[in-house]
Amino acid sequence: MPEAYLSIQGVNKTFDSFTALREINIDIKKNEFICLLGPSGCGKTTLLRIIAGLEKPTRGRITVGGKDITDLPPSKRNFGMVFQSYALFPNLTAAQNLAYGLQGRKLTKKEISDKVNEALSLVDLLHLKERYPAQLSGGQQQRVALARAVVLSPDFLLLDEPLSALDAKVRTKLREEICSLQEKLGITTIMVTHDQEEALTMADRIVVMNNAEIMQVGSPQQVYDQPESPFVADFIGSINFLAYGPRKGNLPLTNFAVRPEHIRISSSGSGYQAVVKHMEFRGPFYRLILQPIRELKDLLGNQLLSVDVSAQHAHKLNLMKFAEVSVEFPQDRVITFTPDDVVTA
Ligand SMILES: Nc1ncnc2c1ncn2[C@@H]1O[C@H](COP(=O)(O)OP(=O)(O)OP(=O)(O)O)[C@@H](O)[C@H]1O
Repeated sequence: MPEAYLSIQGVNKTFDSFTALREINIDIKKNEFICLLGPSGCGKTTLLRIIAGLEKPTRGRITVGGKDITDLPPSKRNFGMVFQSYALFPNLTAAQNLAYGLQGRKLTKKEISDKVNEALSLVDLLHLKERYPAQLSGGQQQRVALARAVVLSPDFLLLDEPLSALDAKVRTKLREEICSLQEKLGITTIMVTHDQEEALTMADRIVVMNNAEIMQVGSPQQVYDQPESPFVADFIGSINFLAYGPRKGNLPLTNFAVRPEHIRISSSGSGYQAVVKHMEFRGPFYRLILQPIRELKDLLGNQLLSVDVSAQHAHKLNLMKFAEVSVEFPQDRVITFTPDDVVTA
């Protein structure tokens, strides 16, 4: 394992008596893209602000390349930052917004202009460099903000919900653009988001947080397929929590959970039976809500199951409301938690 580039060690933060962060430890590799993911109020922004030096930790330290930066002011930490609200100067053009931060850096006018043009080209906005923020769309303004964050050749990039204010289509496009910019520049990046899809699609590793603590750190596949707690399983994607019951067939003894797309259904089979209570069309797939009957009802009681089936499969099975279906839980897709972790609905 390569040595951590950016290291967050035992960071705690309290505001008066309120604990915003508790024992945060994260080792981030050079060029890595990390997403801090969690519900509102879990401490993501506070952690990002501590990394930026905008907030002081109550305890713990931050190192970059082995150097302790915990007591350095923000101006002495070499990072670029992008906020949800773009935060561009409204009275400066796109190019001037970028040039502003370069002015204290002992560069010639030509060097500044070259750097500005280069950064604006990276986000494909060179042709709009003379526009003022008000003359740019939300997505374009955020690209200017990104260019402004990277024009200073920072050691790392901090992004605080940079896509939240944008509409769905622009958001998806900018996701790709941020990732390709990050790859091209090879810049260590930490992004705060509460959007699980954003984290899954963009991050090398996701840090899942809740209530001031880290719940799990792992690749998108790890946190999705091997969640270590019901919280992580539930926060990332949809999941069926199925309460305790006696062992039957291939269902495990302990409490278990299974994602809707991993439950298999067929029109007739020897497995458990359920009735389609509700069918929701979601474009490429249907989300079915199933009511267990007979043996499955003995096992699960009245808990409903969410199951995703491709539109093609649904048509093949001629699925409709009140249809009886056979349900299978592939063993390798069943997630079990230790009893302490289990929350029952
Ligand atoms: N300066 C402050 N003084 C007191 N409490 C604060 C301060 N800053 C943050 N908090 C509290 O710390 C907790 C974590 O806040 P933070 O902004 O880090 O959460 P977050 O996970 O980024 O949430 P969101 O997604 O809503 O921005 C919240 O309960 C917040 O009210």
